[in-house]
Amino acid sequence: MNKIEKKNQEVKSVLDPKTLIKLTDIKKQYGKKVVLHDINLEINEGDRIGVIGPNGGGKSTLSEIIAGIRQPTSGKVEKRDNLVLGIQFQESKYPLGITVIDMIKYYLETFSIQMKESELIELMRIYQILGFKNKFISSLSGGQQQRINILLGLIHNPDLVIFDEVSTGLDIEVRSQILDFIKERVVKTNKSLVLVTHMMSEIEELCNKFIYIHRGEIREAGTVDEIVKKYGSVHNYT
Ligand SMILES: Nc1ncnc2c1ncn2[C@@H]1O[C@H](COP(=O)(O)OP(=O)(O)OP(=O)(O)O)[C@@H](O)[C@H]1O
Repeated sequence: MNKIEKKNQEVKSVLDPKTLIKLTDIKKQYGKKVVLHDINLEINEGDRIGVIGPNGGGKSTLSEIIAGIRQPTSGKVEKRDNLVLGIQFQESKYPLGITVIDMIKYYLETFSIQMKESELIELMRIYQILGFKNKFISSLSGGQQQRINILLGLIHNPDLVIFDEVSTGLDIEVRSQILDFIKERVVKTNKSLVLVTHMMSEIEELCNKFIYIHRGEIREAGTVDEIVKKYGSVHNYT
């Protein structure tokens, strides 16, 4: 073993087997503006963490750092090896000229998921995207693309799902079907979730933990049961 390999081995800490992602002393600056500081957070198997707090507090930046699509200015992000993520962000972009059905099939193939044609059709019906399965994703409306983002965030049964404002652009009926689908795929199977939301009802329906972020700091963290005990309902928090 050469000197560099030995040093890397010493630096690499061993994650607890139950831990999917661990953030240590995370700080994020955009230019001179510090938007996250002193963030320490562990996401363990079965944790479904609702991320709440006022606008501009740093929720999306934090979820992007967890997802690995944004780098912190300093601090350490450790991930379990071979962790499969499902990610939905408002600004998800797809290659120009790819159709809805081709994109879904690409995911199924990439993750070696066997799905019967009838199941696929039922899934597209639930997500109300069946009618435009042969259209280019880039030509669809924001709400239609949002439904595709969510579907693609869940279709490969990821270990950790990261959703940012999942309900935006969905009408009430589709929203409730999609929340049911998340319950089926994430809650019942004890997968992990990071859910950035302004809707306390989503925290109550989908999460077992929460963090409250204000001005780039985690000001409060705990279990959803604790909030309910303390405030009578999740809706009375904040
Ligand atoms: N790419 C960027 N470049 C510069 N500043 C940014 C960038 N992204 C976010 N910010 C700023 O960082 C701060 C935190 O933004 P962020 O979107 O993470 O907060 P948020 O809690 O998710 O807000 P919201 O609830 O409004 O979505 C805000 O002041 C925002 O203007």
